[in-house]
Amino acid sequence: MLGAPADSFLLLATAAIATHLWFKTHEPASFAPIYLAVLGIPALPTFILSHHVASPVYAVLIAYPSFYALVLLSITLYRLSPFHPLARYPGPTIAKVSKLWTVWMSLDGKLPQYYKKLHEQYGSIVRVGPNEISVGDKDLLPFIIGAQGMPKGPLWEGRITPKKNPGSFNLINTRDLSHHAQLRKTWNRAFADEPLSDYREIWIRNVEVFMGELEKQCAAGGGYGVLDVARSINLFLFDFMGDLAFGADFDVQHSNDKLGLQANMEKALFVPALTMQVPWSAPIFRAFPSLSEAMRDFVAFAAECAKSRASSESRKDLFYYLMSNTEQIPPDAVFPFLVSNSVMAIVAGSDTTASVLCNAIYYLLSNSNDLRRLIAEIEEFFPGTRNSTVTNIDTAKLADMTWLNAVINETLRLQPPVPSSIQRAPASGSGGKMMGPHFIKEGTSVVVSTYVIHRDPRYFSPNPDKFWPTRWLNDKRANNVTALETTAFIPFSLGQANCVGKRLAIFELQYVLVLLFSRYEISFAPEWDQGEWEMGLKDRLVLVKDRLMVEMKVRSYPG
Ligand code: HEM
Repeated sequence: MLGAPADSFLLLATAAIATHLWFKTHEPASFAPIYLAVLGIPALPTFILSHHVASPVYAVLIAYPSFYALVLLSITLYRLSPFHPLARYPGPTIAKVSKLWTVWMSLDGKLPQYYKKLHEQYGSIVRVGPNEISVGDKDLLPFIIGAQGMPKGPLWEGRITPKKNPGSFNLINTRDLSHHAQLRKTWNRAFADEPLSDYREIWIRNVEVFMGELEKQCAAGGGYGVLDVARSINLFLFDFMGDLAFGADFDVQHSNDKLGLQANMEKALFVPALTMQVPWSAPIFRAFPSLSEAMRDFVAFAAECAKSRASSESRKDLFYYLMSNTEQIPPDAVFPFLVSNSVMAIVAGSDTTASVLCNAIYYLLSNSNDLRRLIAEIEEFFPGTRNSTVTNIDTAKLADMTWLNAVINETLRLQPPVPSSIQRAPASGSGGKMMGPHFIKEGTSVVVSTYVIHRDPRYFSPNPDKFWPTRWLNDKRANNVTALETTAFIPFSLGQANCVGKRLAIFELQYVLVLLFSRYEISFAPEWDQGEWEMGLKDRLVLVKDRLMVEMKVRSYPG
């Protein structure tokens, strides 16, 4: 007879620990070794056990579940042990054991709020996953996202749902620092002064459609329009980014998104927003094509637009500038590269700016004094927009509008559209990286939540949770501002991978706020519950928004 039953259990336990250590060291990226390990390793102990139980089936039923339970126990004990590289950082026990907890906490789209609570309870550095810490200390930012920062973290592996092809890399999902720096040069050229001024024509065309749509809605209501302005803004910026990216006429404004393009984008990002927390799960989801259907449809549609753009006459859009700078890309990867980057630009550039605009409108309508002050400033700077249909305003003045810019900063501070997913990790093969006095071992990662940092009373006081644009004005002492740490204000991130569209985004925000509030009297729709808005904001890679119901009336000026 082969060994005693106790021997097979001892063998099972040893195999479980060895399996855990092997996975920990090698982190297999393909499924073959995983299948082999989870099915093959318990075979020997099962064989031995089969000599001590009534039938081999019983042996399988006992040994395999015991093996899996022992692997899980081994992982759990290690993650909670003092030998784990992140052992010294506090955090909830369940988060230290499994990242699935974060997936659970992300389901309702309120991860930033959860991280904030954790930081209030545990301090500046919190362990939010078995191998991840969240950092809320502004002095550590330079070592994470600043000039001495780290490459993008593993969450980017989990965001890529459709199977990768040679050209499907884009600026935002490129983790390797030197590869990213090369691509970034192309993008920096596409957002330099000359291209930005070339994009203006595209901008004005889309602003005109947006204003026309609003006018139509007001006219239909006899001068008053009651509408979901969040939807109008989402559609407008989606149209604009499609036009900017590759001259696509998405036409979602006129057609009220008949093809569901904008809606598909939100849908498409739901799964990646969860899988990015557990990158190993992305290949599993890829095995169910229906889960990435929305993204595939959108990419296919974008590829068609890109094809017709490539064969049309040249116009100076983002496609043009990206296409003019593809020297380092292998020729057969150029087209997929252009599609991937253009799609990414639409996702990165439309929802972010739309979210800030909607939040700014919401906060202004909730704070009538702040709104009155903005209208007065617009009247001072743009008297020509009175009673007019001007859409082409003098943008040189925008930077000098102190209150407008304070409103924008305050909105970006309170509701940053990328609130919880700036993640970095030491480069592969580096062994680790110093983050100030902390050593971050390779295999662990660091997340920076802009939502947490922007509401930290050490950096923004008084009333860090309150909309108070006054904090951004120059005269801090007269305004009783006790803390305003601009180095903790990072809505566009920092360093080499900061937002390349920052200047365009700020321009869009300034422009639309000036136009909207000079042209319209806007208030919350009477029947609508304002409390819905903040509750309805969900962090799902894009900031998903509910309705923002307003009443709009064309403004009439005396005289
Ligand atoms: C208010 C609006 C916007 C905000 C708050 C915002 C915020 C951000 C943030 C925080 C990042 C860095 C993510 C990270 O470090 O992991 C980022 C990256 C990026 N953003 Fe924006 N963004 C905005 C608008 C735009 C626009 C209009 C575009 C135009 C295409 C754009 C394109 C990009 C791109 C391409 C990246 C990747 C940069 C890189 O990896 O080098 N964004 N954005």
